[in-house]
Amino acid sequence: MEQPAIKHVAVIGAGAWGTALARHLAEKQIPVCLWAHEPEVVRAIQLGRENTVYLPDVLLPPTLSVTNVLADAIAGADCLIFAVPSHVARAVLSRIAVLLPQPIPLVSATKGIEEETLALVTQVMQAVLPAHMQGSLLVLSGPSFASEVSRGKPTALCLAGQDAGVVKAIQALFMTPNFRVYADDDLIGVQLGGALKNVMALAAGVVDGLELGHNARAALITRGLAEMIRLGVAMGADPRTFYGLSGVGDLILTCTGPLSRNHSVGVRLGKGERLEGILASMQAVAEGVRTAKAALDLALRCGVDMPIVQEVNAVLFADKACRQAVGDLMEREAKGEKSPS
Ligand SMILES: NC(=O)c1ccc[n+]([C@@H]2O[C@H](COP(=O)([O-])OP(=O)(O)OC[C@H]3O[C@@H](n4cnc5c(N)ncnc54)[C@H](O)[C@@H]3O)[C@@H](O)[C@H]2O)c1
Ligand SMILES: O=P(O)(O)OC[C@H](O)CO
Repeated sequence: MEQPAIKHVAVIGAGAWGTALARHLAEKQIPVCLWAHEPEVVRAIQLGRENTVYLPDVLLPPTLSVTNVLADAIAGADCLIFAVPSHVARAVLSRIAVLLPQPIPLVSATKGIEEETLALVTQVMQAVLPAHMQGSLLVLSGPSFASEVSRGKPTALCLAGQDAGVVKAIQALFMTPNFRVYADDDLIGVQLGGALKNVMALAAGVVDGLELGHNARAALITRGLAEMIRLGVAMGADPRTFYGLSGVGDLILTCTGPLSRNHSVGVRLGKGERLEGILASMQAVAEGVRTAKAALDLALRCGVDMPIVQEVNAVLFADKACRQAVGDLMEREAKGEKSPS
């Protein structure tokens, strides 16, 4: 289906990522209204053109307006970018559902799995907004630190959706010489990649916090990818998706980049801090903590072996010592590299 050009965008969620995406579109002279949950974020942007809470030191252009009234953010929008953390996705979508007069493209930029239902964000969207056809639901994912995107550093992402015309229109909406978007149609694979890489980033952080070296980190990333593909295939994803930007691309970035919140939580765990203390010290969200539980439940549901995910859960929620978790992974019975467990 051919989709008319997008003229006005609502970005829902003014954390680091929502703000960076809103800024990116506003710099392209596309009118954008950003919805922020916190009134202090609205005030900071209105007074100083800066989201001092979640994306400091980035100037926001006048084409970007901000509000904490959802109805005002959505009014007149012909596309909605959804960038709130997964644990509040359903609540925010339920408020949006009563405000949207007709279906428009909904692009999820959230990376996570709903803990209670194990649903991916587009599945939550379908449940909460049943009038929205599958073709109007899209996912933008891949290696993208908000702080780099908001400084115009070159970034490549993938955009998944099941209506090629809608995907093409949203791809064109985002593309700039420094922001390259590849089209895809694997909603499940792209979302699983973006969610599960956060769990692997926690594990990679633990490896770095324990100073176990580059070999260990490379092994973790590679075996983490094998787990992601196993679960993805069991859930109907195309295994090739995991070799793309939303899989390997984001795994490399998040497992090696010091800018990753998930990786830095893992480093602090590896150095002996307790999870509660780490989370209490952060305003930003490390999605991998909640996703670790959801991923383990999905693995059990699908009958898939995910030993790294299992050990991350033991460290996060059962007080298992990081060194013991690494030892238990290393001492599993001998296996073939392509074996299904
Ligand atoms: N930060 C990045 O570089 C980046 C890049 C790609 C994807 N993401 C994903 O984007 C999503 C949002 O992350 P972020 O980094 O923008 O957030 P953040 O950690 O910078 O900020 C937290 C966000 O949660 C919101 N929030 C907290 N409680 C809320 C509530 N009750 N209702 C509504 N909103 C509430 C805050 O307003 C804020 O927008 C996550 O799924 C993340 O994995 C982040
Ligand atoms: O800082 P993190 O760990 O939430 O990662 C941010 C993005 O998902 C990287 O692509």
